[in-house]
Amino acid sequence: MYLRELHLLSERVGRPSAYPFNIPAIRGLDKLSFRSNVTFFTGENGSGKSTLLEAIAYQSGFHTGGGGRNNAYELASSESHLGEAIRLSWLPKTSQGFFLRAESFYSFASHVDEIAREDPDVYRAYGGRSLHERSHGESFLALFENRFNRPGLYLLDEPEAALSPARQLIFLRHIHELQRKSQLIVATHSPILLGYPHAEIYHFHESGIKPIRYEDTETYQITRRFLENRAFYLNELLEEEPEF
Ligand SMILES: Nc1ncnc2c1ncn2[C@@H]1O[C@H](COP(=O)(O)OP(=O)(O)OP(=O)(O)O)[C@@H](O)[C@H]1O
Repeated sequence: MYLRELHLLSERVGRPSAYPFNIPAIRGLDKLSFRSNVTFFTGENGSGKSTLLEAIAYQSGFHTGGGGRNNAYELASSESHLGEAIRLSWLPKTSQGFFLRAESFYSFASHVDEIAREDPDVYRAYGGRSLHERSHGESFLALFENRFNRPGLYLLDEPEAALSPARQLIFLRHIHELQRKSQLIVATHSPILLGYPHAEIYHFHESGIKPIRYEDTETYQITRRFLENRAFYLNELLEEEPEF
């Protein structure tokens, strides 16, 4: 493990009515402890998971558009107001790792192509050819298999977005290997990824950011209920008059 704790510095908090301090889960944040090599952030859309992950990336010295410390490419490295307002406690400190944002993966792949024009050897780290020449899921796994092997801190924002359920299971195996020498913090909606057994799950909620058991997450409960009784669910959802 590397990152042990995150503190919100109250003296650096900006306007409470403006982003990002107006997000309920962030407003209720004092400190967050990392006790496991794998930590998941889960919670409703818009609950603040990406915002906090980006703030951690910013404070860790990673490119906030995605990538590692040395990926100073053209995608706007957004300023992070929350990043300026948190302090990270490390033991030991690492500057190695990667920040993976699903929405900036395309730009990252183009960046790799650009460097490879000068030095084709660069492709070796990504499975031997351009990430653009593979499907979204294939290129994502190529990145993971070839580049995510050094000890460090890996911040992943919805990595399941590109992956079929079968590939998510393969991805679990990669997480398991990587966590032996690294730390991962993963924002996810995937009931498969959340099921990784050695992880701590934090739930982002109106009342703050709290640990939660896998079986108590909405992701698990809704998926389970839907699969167990699809007809009932669909009937409720599609047949009943909407309440306005
Ligand atoms: N740059 C921004 N400026 C203003 N508001 C923003 C900005 N980025 C995000 N928000 C808002 O902040 C809230 C939290 O967004 P965030 O992306 O952190 O949520 P999330 O939990 O990662 O959601 P999802 O599960 O949909 O990815 C949302 O209400 C969003 O609309």
